[in-house]
Amino acid sequence: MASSLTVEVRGLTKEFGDRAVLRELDLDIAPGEFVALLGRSGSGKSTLLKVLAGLDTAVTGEFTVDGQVSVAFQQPRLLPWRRVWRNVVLGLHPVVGRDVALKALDEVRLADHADAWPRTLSGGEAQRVSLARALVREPELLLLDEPFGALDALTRMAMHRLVETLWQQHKPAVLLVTHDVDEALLLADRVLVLDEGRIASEYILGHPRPRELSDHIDVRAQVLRDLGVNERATA
Ligand SMILES: Nc1ncnc2c1ncn2[C@@H]1O[C@H](COP(=O)(O)OP(=O)(O)OP(=O)(O)O)[C@@H](O)[C@H]1O
Repeated sequence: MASSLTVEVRGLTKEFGDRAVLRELDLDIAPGEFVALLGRSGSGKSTLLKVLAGLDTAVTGEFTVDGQVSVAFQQPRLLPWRRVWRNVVLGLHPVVGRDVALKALDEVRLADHADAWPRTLSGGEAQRVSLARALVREPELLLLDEPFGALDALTRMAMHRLVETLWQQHKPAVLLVTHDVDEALLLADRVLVLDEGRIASEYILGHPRPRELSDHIDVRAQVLRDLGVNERATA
């Protein structure tokens, strides 16, 4: 498959035993595009991310990912016995050193924590280190698996602004898995809903930023319906 897309998936099927979690799924992501993936619990969002990250290869169908891929998970997964800056450049070529780590930490406003141990960081700080570690690889594709799910609401709002800024500076394609419809509507160019193993619906929000949730109130209601949420009942 030769194309100018960063992600091109055709007919992707993933089975666990006799159960197909992804069924003939198709997905395109353009360079620099910010895509959010919503879906009910167990719908296969994390499974799709793992496949795209190359962490699960037992699939059928075709997919290509053009370029370097970085992943950030809900838990920051820092090595506790390495200082923060060493976590940022972990696994990179040995000549990539402290300067590179400091630059990335500066971008997530944590340069002053470079020599700290991971256990001394707050949840939001640890997640910012995880973002720095993802970005230092200069990925063409950034896979984010509920990276803000464990954070409190205020920290999450700060992280949204940070991710938006970093994305505008680096312009990787992003696939963000989230349970938070508002987060998807605030950040993404395109919102996808995964259901029955496929992309069941798609909403194009376009590029204008900064976003106001009130601009997308109709899409919000429709996405909640797609997810089987009765807004009135939960209000
Ligand atoms: N290694 C595995 N072995 C067997 N079944 C699995 C495995 N990993 C995931 N599953 C199943 O695949 C389905 C999809 O899981 P996945 O984690 O991708 O869902 P999700 O949409 O990310 O869910 P959530 O929103 O709750 O995180 C679930 O039913 C899960 O139980």
